[in-house]
Amino acid sequence: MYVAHLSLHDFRSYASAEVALEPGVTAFIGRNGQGKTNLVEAVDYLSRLQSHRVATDAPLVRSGAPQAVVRAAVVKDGRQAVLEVELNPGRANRARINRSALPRTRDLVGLVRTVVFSPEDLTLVKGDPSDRRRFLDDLLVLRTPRLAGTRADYDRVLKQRNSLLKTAGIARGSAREGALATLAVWDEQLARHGSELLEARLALVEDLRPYVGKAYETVARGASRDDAEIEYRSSVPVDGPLEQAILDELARRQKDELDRGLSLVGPHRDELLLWLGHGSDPGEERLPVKGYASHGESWSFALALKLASYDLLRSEGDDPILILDDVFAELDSGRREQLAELVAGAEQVLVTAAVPEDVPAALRGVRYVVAGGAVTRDEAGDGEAGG
Ligand SMILES: Nc1ncnc2c1ncn2[C@@H]1O[C@H](COP(=O)(O)OP(=O)(O)OP(=O)(O)O)[C@@H](O)[C@H]1O
Repeated sequence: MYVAHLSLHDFRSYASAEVALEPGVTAFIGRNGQGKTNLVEAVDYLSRLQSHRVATDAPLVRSGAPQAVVRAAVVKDGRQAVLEVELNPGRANRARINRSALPRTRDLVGLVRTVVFSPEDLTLVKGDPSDRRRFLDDLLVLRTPRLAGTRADYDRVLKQRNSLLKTAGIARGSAREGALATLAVWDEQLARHGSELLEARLALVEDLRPYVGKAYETVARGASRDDAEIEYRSSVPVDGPLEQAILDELARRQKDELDRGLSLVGPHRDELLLWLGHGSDPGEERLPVKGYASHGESWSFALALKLASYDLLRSEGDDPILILDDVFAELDSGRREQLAELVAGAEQVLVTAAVPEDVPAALRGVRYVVAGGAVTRDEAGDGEAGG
């Protein structure tokens, strides 16, 4: 899959931008704050209808403008379709394919698949459990787009249930009884959507595991594939029917939940554990990455998680679009060349960098200079804007 043309209207810093793209490598070069990331963010937004940088749509709309439009001509198996999304902060977004409106904006999710490498990836290893849950759920949705609905339903139920727990916790007498009866309805919904999400996450971690080991072996010199392990730790037992397991645990912890006014059971409390393994010596104890890994090992693990996502998606469908956003400046030269070689064969790679020298030789391709709101093809390939 590749994007053949990208059009932006009032997206981020761009009043308007038209960029012709090709399969293979395209690098966007420009000084800080010129709008390089904004371009690749637009492509990434189309894949999940979410940015990898912000949680809401408002910052994606050009300051002062009422709405933004991202349009891309996407080629898959030799056939082209024009995908479009209109971002309307505070109101419903709209999506179109070949100019026909889709009944639900969500139906656009997963038609473009991207894997983004960015300096923020380090939070996958060093950040909170919620960063790793988001990583899993973003990948789930690209793998199985209908799960975007399950994820949204689960978040909605969780929010409502939390607010009910707060009220029920302080209510007395018949008000409390009424709140508890309503709580039972939310428990069922939480268990239904939660078990679907949990089942999909468990399957994903199982499928991702071998790819993580292999990717870590490639990016961390001298490491073996047994050095990096991932493990899903659930807040409920996962060896039986999951919906019932969530209901049972909710019943067991109801007093706790009412005292704290918070949902304490369900996939929003689960963890993706990252382990530095025992390598070739099974007798050696494994260590959690967070708190124990060196800076280099942490980077290698983060890269391995992203590379593994790419390999998994690729094994199940066509090549996702790879986005390498400002990532080379963060890496030492050995790792830089290694990553470049690993991704050089992908169907489409979009790279951003401040200076041309940051783009490894293995990723020679088309270059654009991004400066002062203009995106100009650089025919000379020297990082200076050409004609
Ligand atoms: N909603 C918005 N409206 C107007 N301008 C915006 C909006 N969002 C971001 N910008 C501007 O876009 C610019 C940032 O662009 P971008 O993140 O693409 O930079 P970059 O070229 O990738 O830089 P760096 O190399 O520092 O990462 C900033 O100048 C910022 O003020």
